[in-house]
Amino acid sequence: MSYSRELDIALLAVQRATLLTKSVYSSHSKGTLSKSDSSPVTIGDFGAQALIISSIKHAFPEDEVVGEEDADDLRKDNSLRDLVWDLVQAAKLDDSAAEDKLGGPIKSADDMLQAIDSGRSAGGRKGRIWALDPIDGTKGFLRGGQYAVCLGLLVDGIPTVGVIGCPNLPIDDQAPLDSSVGAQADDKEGKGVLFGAVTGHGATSRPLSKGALAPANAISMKPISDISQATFCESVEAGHSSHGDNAAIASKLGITKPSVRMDSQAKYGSIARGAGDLYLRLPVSKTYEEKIWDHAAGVVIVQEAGGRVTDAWGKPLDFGIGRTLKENKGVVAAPKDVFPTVIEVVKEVLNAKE
Ligand SMILES: Nc1ncnc2c1ncn2[C@@H]1O[C@H](COP(=O)(O)OS(=O)(=O)O)[C@@H](OP(=O)(O)O)[C@H]1O
Ligand SMILES: [Mg+2]
Ligand SMILES: [Mg+2]
Ligand SMILES: [Mg+2]
Repeated sequence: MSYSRELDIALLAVQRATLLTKSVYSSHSKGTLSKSDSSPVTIGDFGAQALIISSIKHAFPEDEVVGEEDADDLRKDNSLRDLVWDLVQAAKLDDSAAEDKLGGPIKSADDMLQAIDSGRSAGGRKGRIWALDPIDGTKGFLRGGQYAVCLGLLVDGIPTVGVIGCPNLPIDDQAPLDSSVGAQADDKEGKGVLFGAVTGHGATSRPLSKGALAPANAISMKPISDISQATFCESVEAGHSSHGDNAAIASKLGITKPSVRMDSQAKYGSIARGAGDLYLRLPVSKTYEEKIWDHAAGVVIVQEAGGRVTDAWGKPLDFGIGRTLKENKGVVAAPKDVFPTVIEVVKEVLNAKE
């Protein structure tokens, strides 16, 4: 199956949600709350989740959604709910055919809360389940770094469609990648890219637009003849991925270039278009379970661009067990031909710690 309608709806839904996140990104008040795991959530996360779930439920009413957020905090605080509702009403694509495909505006604040809460699926191995991260890299979003709006479709537990909107990444797939891309990121002229992929049908990038989709460019990972020349990407927050282990792996591979630190699944998009080469996410904690919405879209895009993605022990990521990747630890993504070399070194570094 080509999943062309799913891809089209996912691209438009993510693009519409980025209109909302961009308005919050440029505003001083982001309505930040701290969740029970002490991670941040903003009015941008809630609003983007509402818009995307309402689009999916309009186009594919039978599908389930595993979304990162829920509406509990908004149901307890009417003024916060009203802030999100104002944002949601304002986020419209300036193309009526595109808006129609997404079911047009959400009708009421209650419908908005219901949409957000429709992301409570437990996940699983049967049927069609969308994995949604309305703002990935919320810490980057607050700090002024990279962030991404991410939507993946799992079919019987297999990531099949992936879309990532990165308002702060350069449009140009060939733009040089260094730490300046990850730090102090903005969405000025020349920024804003929308990645998309369907298993078996390749990966693309296109400029984010305010209306109909812009034309797509095919993307692929860069062939690497000498692994020591590779550029690797990692998280900004040392609490999300072990900078020390990542550095030990790079050094064993002979890599001398500094890592590119950036928040969010912008890392998957950046390596898929050949701006960077490797994504290393070595576990920091023995108990943390990676969330399916942090990886589903990125995995499809990297695989379709010629890459392989597994956990840090080389095990396939299992998206069919529930809301988390509880049978996996860490993530490694690399072009297919160098993947075996990279994963051997990752295992050496992990084994030395056991
Ligand atoms: N302890 C720990 N280990 C690994 N991952 C964690 C951890 N805690 C949080 N998270 C998740 O990290 C998501 C952001 O990942 P990033 O790679 O963007 O990290 S960073 O922002 O660059 O630091 C972030 O996604 P968002 O909440 O959507 O921002 C979290 O789901
Ligand atoms: Mg996330
Ligand atoms: Mg998030
Ligand atoms: Mg979060």
